[in-house]
Amino acid sequence: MGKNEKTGLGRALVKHHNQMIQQSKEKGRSYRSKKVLESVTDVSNIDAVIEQGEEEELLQLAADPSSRPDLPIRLDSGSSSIGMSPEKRREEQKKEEALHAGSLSVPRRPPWSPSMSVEELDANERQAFLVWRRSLARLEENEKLVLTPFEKNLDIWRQLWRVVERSDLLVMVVDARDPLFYRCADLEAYAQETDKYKRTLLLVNKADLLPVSVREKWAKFFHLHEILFVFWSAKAASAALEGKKLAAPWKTQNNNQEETDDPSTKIYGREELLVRLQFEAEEIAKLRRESGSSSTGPSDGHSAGGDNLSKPVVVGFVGYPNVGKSSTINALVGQKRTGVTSTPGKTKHFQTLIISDELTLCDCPGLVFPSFSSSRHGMIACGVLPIDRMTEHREAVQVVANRVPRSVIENVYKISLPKPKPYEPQDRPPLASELLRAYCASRGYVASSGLPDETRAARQILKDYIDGKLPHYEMPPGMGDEECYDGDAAEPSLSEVAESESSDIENPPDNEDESEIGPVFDHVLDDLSSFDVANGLSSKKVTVKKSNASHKNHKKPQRKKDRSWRVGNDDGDGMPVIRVYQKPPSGGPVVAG
Ligand SMILES: Nc1nc2c(ncn2[C@@H]2O[C@H](COP(=O)(O)OP(=O)(O)OP(=O)(O)O)[C@@H](O)[C@H]2O)c(=O)[nH]1
Repeated sequence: MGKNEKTGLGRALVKHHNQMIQQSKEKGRSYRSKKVLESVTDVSNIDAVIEQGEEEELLQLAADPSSRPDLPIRLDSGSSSIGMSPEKRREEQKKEEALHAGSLSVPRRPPWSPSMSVEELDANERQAFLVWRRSLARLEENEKLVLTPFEKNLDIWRQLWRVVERSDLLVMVVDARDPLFYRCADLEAYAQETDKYKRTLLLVNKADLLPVSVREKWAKFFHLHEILFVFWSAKAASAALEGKKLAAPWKTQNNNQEETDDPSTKIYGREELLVRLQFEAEEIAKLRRESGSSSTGPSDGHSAGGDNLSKPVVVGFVGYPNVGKSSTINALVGQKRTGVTSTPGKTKHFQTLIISDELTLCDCPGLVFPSFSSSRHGMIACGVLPIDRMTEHREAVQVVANRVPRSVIENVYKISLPKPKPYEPQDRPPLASELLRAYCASRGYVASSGLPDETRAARQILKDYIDGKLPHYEMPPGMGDEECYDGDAAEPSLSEVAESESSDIENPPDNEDESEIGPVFDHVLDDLSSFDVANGLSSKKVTVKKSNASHKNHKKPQRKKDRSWRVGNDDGDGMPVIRVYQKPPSGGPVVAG
């Protein structure tokens, strides 16, 4: 290789390097200049540094310039925990979480008044937001802690601020399977800071995925901690609107759990929820009126509509992406919808929905709150991080294997998992590798290398876990895991698995099509018998074809969000408003008993 060639290569590398820097700068700048609202969650520290450079002038405005930290770039995460057992690491993590729990705040909107100029308001908000990001960046640098990929786009938080300010009642939608993970206690505190009468109601959605006995325990916990809550299932309510009922996944032959009428544990119907929301919001507005407080002006940072008798009460909906806010709003609006999507962050601006002269709903974009998580794999499993970002599929599947009992996995997938070796603890959870291989074997999933296609299997298993086909749930703190899956209640019957694999919605009796249920198991059994585990290849070509059909069965129906109802006129603040025509109340049970 000649000297010139070397120089040419060197130049090319330098040029490439400079181009990359230029692109990074442009990318960094785009956070500021972008007008389209985009959720920014998984921003690396490098991005943060670039962004920080852009915001340098604002940082100078900070009250205490000496407090400005530089954001270190941490490329090697968790190095000090190398060699630590997982239990020890978790223990250390818990200690650290307890120590820093108070630092997990949502950003506050700085005080403002209508007399402020737009520029002044914007600068104040940016500055406060940077201070907030800085404090969380410090937490992120603590390698013992794992933080959720919390929302980093100020404009999304601005949407939340406005929803909090204008709502009388704030509804925090959470996933019933792990309500405390999705609950943001600091948001409740913030709501009360804006107005001491404001309350937050925990809407425990996807309650159809919890057995009654588990709901009872959570109800006890919520009562004990004075948390206002309601069990709800947007899916069941939507099904009821269409004259269908949702198959109860926990009903078994031996444990025929009937739906309960107990107001604490029952799953509310659509009409009941609307009535309850209006009642709670009116109570708040009444209290505020009685106290003579007219403190709803913008200078106080809130402008809830319930003070004036002629104004409807406002109920705001907030929550993590994918907890079912859109499904809930669709069900409450009562319009026929085509479906919803599991892609997070699609709702860009908050929407105002006028339900009646007395009740207005306000739907905020879903956003990830700052919180502690056990691991990034755990966040993939609970749907906070998209499955597409999964690089270490075994680790993510291990989360599923740890949380869903062995017998439930075997029953749902109709597979046999290898038993623990005699010298191993007999109650150990299955290893991800064991689960993945057994799943691949049963479905005929083979990669081009001829080895089991674990990546494909992992995606399907995680999707089933998130969608509730692999049943799981957390118990309230202080209740042992052994109580989680108490016998029959935890094991869906064969027919229920078939139902859940084909559809969760039961058609009305006259539409029942039982022939859809049978083939699901036929092909699984076929796959089991025809997959040659030793060779890692399907012994019958037809099996692979069948397993593809099985994959199709696992696919959800199209879930494009129907946001047509969201387009409407303007409420004077640039936000779309829609007037909703209520459907007549739906009768019948919400969830099959
Ligand atoms: N089993 C069950 N699934 C539900 C329920 N509500 C919503 N889902 C499912 O949860 C997923 C997310 O629902 P969405 O309504 O799109 O969630 P979202 O909170 O609006 O999401 P963003 O728009 O990203 O904020 C979808 O796959 C829904 O079918 C429910 O009550 N029960």
